[in-house]
Amino acid sequence: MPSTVHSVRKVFKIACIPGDGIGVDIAEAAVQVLRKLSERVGSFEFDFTTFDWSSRKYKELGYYIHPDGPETGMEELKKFDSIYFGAVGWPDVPDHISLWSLILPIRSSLSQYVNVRPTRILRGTSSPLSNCKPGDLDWIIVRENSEGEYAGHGGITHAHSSNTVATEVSVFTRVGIERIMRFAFKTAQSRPRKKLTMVTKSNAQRYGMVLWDKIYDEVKGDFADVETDKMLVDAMTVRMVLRPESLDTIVATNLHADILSDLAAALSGSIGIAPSSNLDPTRNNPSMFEPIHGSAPDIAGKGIANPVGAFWSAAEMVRWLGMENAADSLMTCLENVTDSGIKTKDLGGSSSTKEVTEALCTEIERMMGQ
Ligand SMILES: NC(=O)c1ccc[n+]([C@@H]2O[C@H](COP(=O)([O-])OP(=O)(O)OC[C@H]3O[C@@H](n4cnc5c(N)ncnc54)[C@H](O)[C@@H]3O)[C@@H](O)[C@H]2O)c1
Ligand SMILES: O=C(O)[C@H](O)[C@@H](O)C(=O)O
Ligand SMILES: [K+]
Ligand SMILES: [Mn+2]
Repeated sequence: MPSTVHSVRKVFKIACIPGDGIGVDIAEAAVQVLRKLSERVGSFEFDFTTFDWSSRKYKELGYYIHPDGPETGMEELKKFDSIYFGAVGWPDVPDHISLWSLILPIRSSLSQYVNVRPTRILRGTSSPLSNCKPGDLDWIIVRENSEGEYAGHGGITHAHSSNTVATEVSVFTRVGIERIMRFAFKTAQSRPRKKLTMVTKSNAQRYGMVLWDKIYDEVKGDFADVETDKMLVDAMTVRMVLRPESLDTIVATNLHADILSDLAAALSGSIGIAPSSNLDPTRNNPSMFEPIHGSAPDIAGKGIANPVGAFWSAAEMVRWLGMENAADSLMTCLENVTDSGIKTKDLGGSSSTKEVTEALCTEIERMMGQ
């Protein structure tokens, strides 16, 4: 009897939240590239569902996610394998409202307590540091993604008097610190240099930051093969600029790593290249992938946003979903494009978002011909 072989293509359900400003352009570009990648690899495909959770919608309807509050939308997101995010924030909505109505509820409700932010100098690009060669800067910043100044504790009283009081309470817990510390040690261990730098501000901040130091000392014992050191965050900015080659994996609090990762991206050429993975390492909830940059109102609508960070984030999503080889191929194609000089203005080129996207799709077809 003749037998028929059916090749089964695995289907991944992806929630796409473009958001605001250039978030819309780069999310569209990432979807185009992910479709092309899956078409050429052949063993998997993506089923995208787009959610218009944006500042435009908030202005129109009074909510970003759901009229009953963001929690209601989380049940919907839990049905997906992953979330791809653009950016949130627009000048006509106060930034603390947009962030706390969209991106932060997703990160916290879906237990995405790790934010991985790699950066390096891609082929065909250069660092603004004159003596920094490609390879001298190759870092992974592990950002704690649930606590610190982002815990949502604080308040304001006497708002309409000259005695207004506002607090922004940093919250640090043993559980929160230990889980991010272990994740960071494992990340460092998986890289060739096996090197971890832990960043705090435990000279001026006596409780939460000192607890970070204590737990770092405890966890270190379980990772004897990882070389470690620690830095105060102010001195860390100096080291990043003057001795980039001395760093590899970095772990820091939510706020410190937010700031350091923008610096890291700029030192690697542009904020437009850097990706981020908001991970729930338990895999009980979908993880979320987005470039580290925001909605860039100053360049939105001009067609010049750098989509490289969005493509790199897409590659990290593909990797998290288990397709390591496809993720590596996507990164190779991406660097072939930057190496050929097809780059946006922020990287010293003159190509548009669309031109970089088309070039990457063409390169995927060329490299991964079937
Ligand atoms: N996770 C997020 O969605 C996220 C992250 C950061 C900022 N934001 C929000 O974005 C808005 C703007 O914030 P901001 O101006 O501080 O930061 P931003 O990252 O949007 O922009 C900072 C600067 O970098 C440039 N830039 C950013 N991304 C670029 C890209 N892909 N290509 C070329 N240039 C790029 C911008 O033009 C701008 O000059 C605010 O509402 C802020 O709250 C959101
Ligand atoms: O987390 C934040 O502070 C903002 O969303 C943004 O600056 C980011 O880095 O994602
Ligand atoms: K973003
Ligand atoms: Mn940031």
